[in-house]
Amino acid sequence: MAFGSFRAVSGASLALDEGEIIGLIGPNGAGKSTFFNCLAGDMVPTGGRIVFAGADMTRASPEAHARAGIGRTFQVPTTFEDMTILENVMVGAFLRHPRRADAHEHARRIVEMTGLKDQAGQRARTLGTPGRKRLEIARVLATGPRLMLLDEALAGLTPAELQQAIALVRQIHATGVTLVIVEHIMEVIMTLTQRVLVFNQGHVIASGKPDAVVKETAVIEAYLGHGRRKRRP
Ligand SMILES: Nc1ncnc2c1ncn2[C@@H]1O[C@H](COP(=O)(O)OP(=O)(O)OP(=O)(O)O)[C@@H](O)[C@H]1O
Repeated sequence: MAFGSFRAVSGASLALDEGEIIGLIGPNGAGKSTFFNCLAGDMVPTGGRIVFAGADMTRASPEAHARAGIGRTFQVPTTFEDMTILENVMVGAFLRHPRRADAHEHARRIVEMTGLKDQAGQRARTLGTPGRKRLEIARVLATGPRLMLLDEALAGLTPAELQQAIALVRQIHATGVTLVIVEHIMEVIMTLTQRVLVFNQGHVIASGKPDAVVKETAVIEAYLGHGRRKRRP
């Protein structure tokens, strides 16, 4: 993916198996979001191909991606502030449940599964960060995705909230959903993913099982080591 003469992502390749959980990691500006946006249909790549379940999705619209079963969350949750939590989730549910009563029932089940039942009747504007993150996940889940793309969906949570969110992602995966996760929180990557791709300056510099990848010198130098130095007082 090039922006003018600047190549934000170059030569990155990922073959994703059904049922996998893949992590995309790397320093700020490495190209993770750009790669992710191409997978989600929010950017049309300037080169390469994206194929999902046998269909070429390279130039397909975000709507076509949702219909095909690819759902994404946004780093900054984009909720309908004056609608209730249940209504927000119904927006996603309408994709596969055109009748209002069916969409309502489906959304109710998703709201319960995602731990938002007690707030279902409240307006989205009343939610704090953890609730917003959950609602973002719930609304995508309501579209019935086969593949969910999570863009820092677990950032900004307290340790206890993070554990609950990890449990929710596990629960979603257990229902048969394949996941691609962009995340800076290494605990999320190490506990949830089966395979990671490490981006640096637009290139994939390492890929493989998380516990092996984090030991690679190139990954430590480009990403993990840098983070450790930054965290030192
Ligand atoms: N629309 C755009 N136009 C021009 N350059 C862009 C555009 N979007 C991203 N870039 C550039 O592409 C590079 C990769 O950005 P990207 O957002 O994909 O990185 P990232 O790894 O997701 O970083 P972060 O962890 O901060 O989200 C950066 O240098 C960024 O400035």
